[in-house]
Amino acid sequence: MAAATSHNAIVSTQSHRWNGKNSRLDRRAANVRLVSVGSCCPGSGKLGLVCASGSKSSVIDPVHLPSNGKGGHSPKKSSESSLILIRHGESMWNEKNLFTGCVDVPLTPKGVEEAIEAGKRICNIPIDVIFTSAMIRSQMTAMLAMMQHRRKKVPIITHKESEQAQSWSKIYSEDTKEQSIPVITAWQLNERMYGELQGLNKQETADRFGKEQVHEWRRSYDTPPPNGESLEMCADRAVSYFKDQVVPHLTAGKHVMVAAHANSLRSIIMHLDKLTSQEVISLELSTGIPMLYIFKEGEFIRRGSPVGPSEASVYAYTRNLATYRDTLDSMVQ
Ligand SMILES: O=C(O)[C@@H](CO)OP(=O)(O)O
Repeated sequence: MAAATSHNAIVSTQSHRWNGKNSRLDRRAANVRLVSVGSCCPGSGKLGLVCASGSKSSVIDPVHLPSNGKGGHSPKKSSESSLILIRHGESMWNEKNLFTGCVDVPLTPKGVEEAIEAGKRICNIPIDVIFTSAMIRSQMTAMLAMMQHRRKKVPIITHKESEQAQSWSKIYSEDTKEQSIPVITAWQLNERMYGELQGLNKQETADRFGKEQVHEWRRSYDTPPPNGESLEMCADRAVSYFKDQVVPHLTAGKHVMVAAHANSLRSIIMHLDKLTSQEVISLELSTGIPMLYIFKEGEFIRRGSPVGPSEASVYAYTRNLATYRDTLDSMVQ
């Protein structure tokens, strides 16, 4: 079996890259103004920043958050938006160690817990639109995570599969729409199709075909499993979709969450972090760990993973994210 490195492996892949050939990104990351906060969720780490109503091009919630009454200052607008990527929580076939691919399997109770924990980690990050794959495990994860969000907007799946579906799911109140977050589902974000490995036990497959062969099927960039998709083939649809459908929202100043799968997200992260086909081999994503990027001036700046509410370590917010969080703090007072 492939060495199952943790999410931290991403960090080491990434920091190696940032310290190396992509020094331009290094400087960009260093230029982002950091505001340290002690923990993530309600009531913690007030930063004393004044909030006001937002705008579509700012990290402040674009749906007119009320003023906190501390004065009439407006935050400086910036063209910064946040992108959260999250792999679904543990599925019932992850638990059984079966190749899953495009088989539509739900979360386990542990996966549900992971999604809720992920939601706590991102409960202070603005989210205007959510993309999920067409599969239940990513949709469950997105919905469970959003139940924890402090803004308490309601994530609503948009149904555009037919005119009737579109008209029957219409909302007839602008106020209610304002308090909703559209959830767009797309098959292009589905897990890589694992072909004839789907449903097979990973350990038994390694015993039968050899560890190296199975590792190549699972982690190489361009070797597809028998009658399945390689990562390259998966990237063709997932990264194209990301560029065509997700990036325009970020460019418009919207804050986006993408809930998807190990390999569809590996291909997107490969694109965002400009990883080579060699580097992507060691990129492993744990279930239910959200990853944050800031999109600014056309560049993606990796911010790592927000800490959970009970973790003591310090997480660096951008100034705009800290302002948004401060606004949420003021709303619950
Ligand atoms: O079975 C799968 O679909 C994937 C993700 O769980 O497995 P792997 O780690 O082999 O890419």
